[in-house]
Amino acid sequence: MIRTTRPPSVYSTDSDPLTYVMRPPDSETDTARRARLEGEAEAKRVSDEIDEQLRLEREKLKKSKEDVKLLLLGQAESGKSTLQKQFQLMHNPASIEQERSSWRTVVYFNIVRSIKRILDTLEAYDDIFEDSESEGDAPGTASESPSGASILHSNYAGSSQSHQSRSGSAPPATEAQKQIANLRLRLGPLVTADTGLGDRLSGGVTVSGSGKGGVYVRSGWQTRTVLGRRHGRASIDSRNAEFKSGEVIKDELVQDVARMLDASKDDIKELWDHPTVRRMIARRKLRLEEWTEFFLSDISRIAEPGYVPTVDDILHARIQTMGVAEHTFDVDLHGKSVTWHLFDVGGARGQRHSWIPYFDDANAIIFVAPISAFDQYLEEDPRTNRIDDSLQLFTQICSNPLLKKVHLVLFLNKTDVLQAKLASGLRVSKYITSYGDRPNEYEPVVAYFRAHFLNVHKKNNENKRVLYTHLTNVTDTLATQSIIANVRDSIFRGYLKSAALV
Ligand SMILES: Nc1nc2c(ncn2[C@@H]2O[C@H](COP(=O)(O)OP(=O)(O)OP(=O)(O)O)[C@@H](O)[C@H]2O)c(=O)[nH]1
Ligand SMILES: [Mg+2]
Repeated sequence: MIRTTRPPSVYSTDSDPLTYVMRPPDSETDTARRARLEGEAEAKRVSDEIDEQLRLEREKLKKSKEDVKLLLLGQAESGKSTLQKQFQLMHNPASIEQERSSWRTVVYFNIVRSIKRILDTLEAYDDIFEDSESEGDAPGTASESPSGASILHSNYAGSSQSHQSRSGSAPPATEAQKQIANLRLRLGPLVTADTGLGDRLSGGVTVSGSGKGGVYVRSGWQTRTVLGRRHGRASIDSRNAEFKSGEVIKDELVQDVARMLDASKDDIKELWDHPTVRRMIARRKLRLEEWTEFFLSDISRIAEPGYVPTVDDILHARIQTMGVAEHTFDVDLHGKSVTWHLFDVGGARGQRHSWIPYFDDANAIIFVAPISAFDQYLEEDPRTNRIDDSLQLFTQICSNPLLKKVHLVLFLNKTDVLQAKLASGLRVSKYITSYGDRPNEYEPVVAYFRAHFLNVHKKNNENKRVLYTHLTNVTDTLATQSIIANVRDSIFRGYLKSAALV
């Protein structure tokens, strides 16, 4: 029997048998009763807190199931991170704005490395190059790529920077040689900053088996180059921008490079415009990446004291992604906010193993294939033509059982670079022998490559899924943003169907 004089427990009602069993002794003093009630109240508070935490966890799990998970896949240098920046620019422009100053180190690094590359190549030619020299990248044998499982018939051109062996004694130094030797001397201190800048960006981490000399950064690398950060993070939440604007890099090395760039901008211009360099570029003895041209031809602006990268500079800056970087955005869907997780992966061969854990619950993939790369070979395996590698990688993605239901989008990227290469007279059939005598023009070249990708998809499409294809230049903000809007809507349609919301 329950005595009505006893204060009720905070836990339950009088009729609860457990309460009855656990009732306090009849002889309970006032002090003991107060202590017991306080203890019970505290226990209830802790219990309620746990219940609330469990409820929030359940809600988070339920909500994360409703989130859209989009993977950006493709070989190194295909344009995945650049595409990610376009998503960021579209869905949270403020976060790009806040990262601007941290990109200065990358731009400086790109410039210093490009100058080093030019000077090293010139040196390999004793700083002299006559127009009569034969084209150096002519393939050795007109056979298939020696890498084995080739999809295209491609030629092996070997190292793009093949050293030209000179027979006999060196000719007397020409005026041009003297000019270049002087530039080399004056640009020496700037060039030596290459390693230091690379270390700043990578945090001293070097990656083996993923190409030679590449500088890789993990997600959140910007924190290393911006003052005022106490710790790094594994992912960047673009909804809550990470970086305080105005937190200018105070790194001494970066400041030194800024001063050296300002002092040597005329030398850099002279080197970039030098007839020997121009001739070597035209004759493809000196092959430079897209960003070299972009930054060196605008060196006066970038070398200005107080330079802060523009959005266009950020889109052209090059730094290799290590592992998988997650970026989060909130996107509005019929008035409801849906969280998008964008996974930007490292594309070099040594990085690809890190993609697999993300395949399980991915909703969509944008596969980025640079179709301008028909004359290029993998940095990590100079025997493999880059278009061939893209096709092989695309085959693996299309045929992967974990990805059977994933919404698949293909970006045939770097169309602007392809156009420029064809306009300069570069022949596709020289590198892709199966191209035969088709016209060396933009439309037929694109149609040829597109047909190969579509064929790979068709051969690996048991589920009859649609492949959405776009021709892109992801450094072109206006065009890319309209494509992103299109892709986003088609992903949403699939998402709504699978979530049974319509
Ligand atoms: N001109 C031009 N440049 C591009 C295009 N797409 C990417 N780039 C440039 O190519 C370089 C490499 O692009 P990233 O986005 O870093 O390549 P990625 O696929 O992320 O490479 P990894 O991180 O190594 O896997 C950058 O300098 C970009 O600015 C394009 O369509 N046109
Ligand atoms: Mg990247």
